[in-house]
Amino acid sequence: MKCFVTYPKSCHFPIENLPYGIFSTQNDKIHRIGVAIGNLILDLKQISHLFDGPHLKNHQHVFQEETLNSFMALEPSAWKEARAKIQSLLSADNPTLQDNAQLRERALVLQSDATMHLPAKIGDYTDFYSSLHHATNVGVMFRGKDNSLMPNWKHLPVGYHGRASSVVVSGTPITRPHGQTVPVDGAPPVFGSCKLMDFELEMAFFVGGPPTKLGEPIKIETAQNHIFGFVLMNDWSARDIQKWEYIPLGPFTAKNLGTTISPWVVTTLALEPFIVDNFPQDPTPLPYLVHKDKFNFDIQLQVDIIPQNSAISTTVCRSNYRYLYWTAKQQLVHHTVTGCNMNPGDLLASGTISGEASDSFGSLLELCWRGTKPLNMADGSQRKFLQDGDTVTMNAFCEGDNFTVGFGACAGTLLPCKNY
Ligand SMILES: O=C(O)/C=C/C(=O)CC(=O)CC(=O)O
Ligand SMILES: [Ca+2]
Ligand SMILES: [Mg+2]
Repeated sequence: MKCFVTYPKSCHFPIENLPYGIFSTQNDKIHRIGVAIGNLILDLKQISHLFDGPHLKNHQHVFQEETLNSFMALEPSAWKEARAKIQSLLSADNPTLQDNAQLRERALVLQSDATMHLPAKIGDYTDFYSSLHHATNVGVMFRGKDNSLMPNWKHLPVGYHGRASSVVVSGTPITRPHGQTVPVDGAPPVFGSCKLMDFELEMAFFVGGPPTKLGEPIKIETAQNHIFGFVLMNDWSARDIQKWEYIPLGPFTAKNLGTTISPWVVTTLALEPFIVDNFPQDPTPLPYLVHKDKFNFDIQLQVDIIPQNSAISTTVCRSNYRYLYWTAKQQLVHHTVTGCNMNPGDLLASGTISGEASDSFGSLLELCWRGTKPLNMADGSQRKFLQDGDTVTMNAFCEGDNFTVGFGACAGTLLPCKNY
């Protein structure tokens, strides 16, 4: 597939990727839908009239909106048609856009001139807990070796309902929170700034397709029709607050101080070349969760930290999406098994993605084993948890034979506590 926009082989946004995002520019502050190609953005609002295929010709308005929700709400046949049309318009043998200087001028924007926004209005956000290695590590640290993995864990994808209002786009600063903690085991709680701020390396998917009805579960056979695409996510976590508050109902204020996602939604269609075997499941889950087809992806993940006033970044974690025990389809099916309805734009996160190796752990809690094994940073400093001014940047990419499919960064800087 040859594109008329040129880019190096290492580019994360080749014609095989085509992720969707919402952007604005200095000259045009209105939010609009774009597709990343090379170092450019194709503005779909400028070319909405060109979506003339059977599944889109009556829905061209979805490309003129300020979020992706309406486009996500269409059927997968429409997503497929849109991808084919954009691929065709960008290909080197199609003159429509390439040879129309005026249209090209209007429709292609430099990524460096754009501000990215949240891709969708997120109605509801859920966070799972689907990495066996992460759940085991956290369990050992919080509850001891004998109670590390709860008896339900291998029978259903454990999760909690998060807080959609606090999901922000990459680049948004995060403020160290205040809360209740128990610095001395058994002593009464104190109020103050969080001392144990952490990141969590996650991916999340946006729900697509028409809204489902309350009382009508999504079945495993059709679950894929509701999975529009994926982003990277940092589920910033206040560990000392979490440890005190989470019993018995799970994470609450420790997880709603800001959750960062990457701006580009990489579609499930673009991830197809990177499908790998599902994680082996023993025992076999109940039939409503079983699917034989592969729905796991080889997505390389990396976390870097840059301290304040330092130019030196340290890679603290290398992991992979494929380490997840539960698939996105199983997560979605279990979420709706009791009849919970889903809306396009809902966000379902994987949970922290840790592998088996100690440098693949997806949080500082695990990497520094609760502060007992500090990390040496490239600038000479050490970390047990995050320090004020630290910038945490997550990256993700899939490596094909001749191209790379990247996600764009998920980054945020931790600001000091404000006066309460
Ligand atoms: O109570 C525990 O074992 C830990 C819970 C979490 O940290 C919740 C969470 O965010 C899950 C995850 O990211 O995997
Ligand atoms: Ca999490
Ligand atoms: Mg909500």
